Amino acid sequence: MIVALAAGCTRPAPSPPAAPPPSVPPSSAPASASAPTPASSAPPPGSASAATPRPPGFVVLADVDPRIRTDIRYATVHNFVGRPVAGYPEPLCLLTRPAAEALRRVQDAALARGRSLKVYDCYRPRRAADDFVSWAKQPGEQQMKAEFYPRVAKSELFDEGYIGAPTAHSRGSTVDLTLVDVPTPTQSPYVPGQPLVSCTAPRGQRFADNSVDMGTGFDCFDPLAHTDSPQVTGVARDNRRLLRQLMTDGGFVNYDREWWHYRYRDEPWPDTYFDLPVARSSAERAGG
Ligand SMILES: C[C@@H](N)C(=O)N[C@H](C)C(=O)O
Ligand SMILES: [Zn+2]
Repeated sequence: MIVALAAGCTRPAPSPPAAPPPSVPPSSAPASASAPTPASSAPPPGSASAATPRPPGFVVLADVDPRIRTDIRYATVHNFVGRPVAGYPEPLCLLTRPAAEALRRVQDAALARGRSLKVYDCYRPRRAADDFVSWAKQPGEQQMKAEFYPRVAKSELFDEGYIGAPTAHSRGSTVDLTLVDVPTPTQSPYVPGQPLVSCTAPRGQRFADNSVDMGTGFDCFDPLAHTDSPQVTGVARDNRRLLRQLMTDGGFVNYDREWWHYRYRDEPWPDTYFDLPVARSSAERAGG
C-alpha cells in the first residue's frame, strides 16, 4: 500500500509539446491559486515536504451513497478519446471522504427536488491526465470529434480550458456530474460505431443520456457548455442553475466553462495529485 501511495506526490504535470502550456482553469490549478489553503502552517500531508506520504483516504462513492447514479465514461469507449482511459480499470467513483459525504448531502437536497445526482467522473489519476496529453499529441486521431468537440479544433482543447493537466480531479475532490429525474429513465447503451451526433444538438437528437436537459451532452467541449452561456435558455438553463444551486449550497465550486465540473471547496488535498488507479483497491472501506 505504501508503495502505491508514494505515487501520490506533488508534481507539475506534463503539457502537450509543440503547443503553449495548457490553460489550467481555476478549478484545476492547485487550490492555493484559487481558494484559501488550510489555516495550518504545517506542510500539507502528502506534499513533497511532508516526511511520510499518507493515504489519500479515498472512498467509493457508492459505499457512501448508493442512491447516486454513476456513468463513469472514462472506463468505457463512450468518451472524447473513444476508448477506456489509462488508470480506469473499474467503473467506480472514488472521492476523498469529505467530498463524498458532501455529495451525499447534496443528494439529499436533490431528492427533495425530485432529482438525483449522476456522476460521470470523480478522482482521476495523473496517468489519465497524461493519457489525455498523449492523445492531444496525435492530431489525426479524431474519431470522436463529431460528438464531443464538433466546433473546436482538437489542438485548442487544452488551451481553451476544456481539458486540464494537471487537473483538480487528481486531488480527489472534484467531480463531473449532472441531474437525472426520479424515477430515472433507463439509458440505451452506446454502441461503438453508431453514428455520432453533435453534443450541441437539441436533446432528442444528441446521444440519449438519461440526464435532464442541460443544453449539451457531457464533455461537450464547446462554448455552449459554458455554464452561463446566453445561448442556453428555458428548461436547460433552469436545470444548470438548479445543479449549481444544489452544489454551491453543498460546498462545491463550478468551473464556468463546463456546467458539469465541480470542485469541493474544502478539499483535503489542495496541492497533491494522486496516481492510484480507479479501483476498489485504492479506496478505504466506507465505514473505516
Ligand atoms: C475533461 C473534462 N471532463 C474536465 O474535467 N475538464 C477539466 C478542465 C479538467 O480536466 O480538469
Ligand atoms: Zn471535470
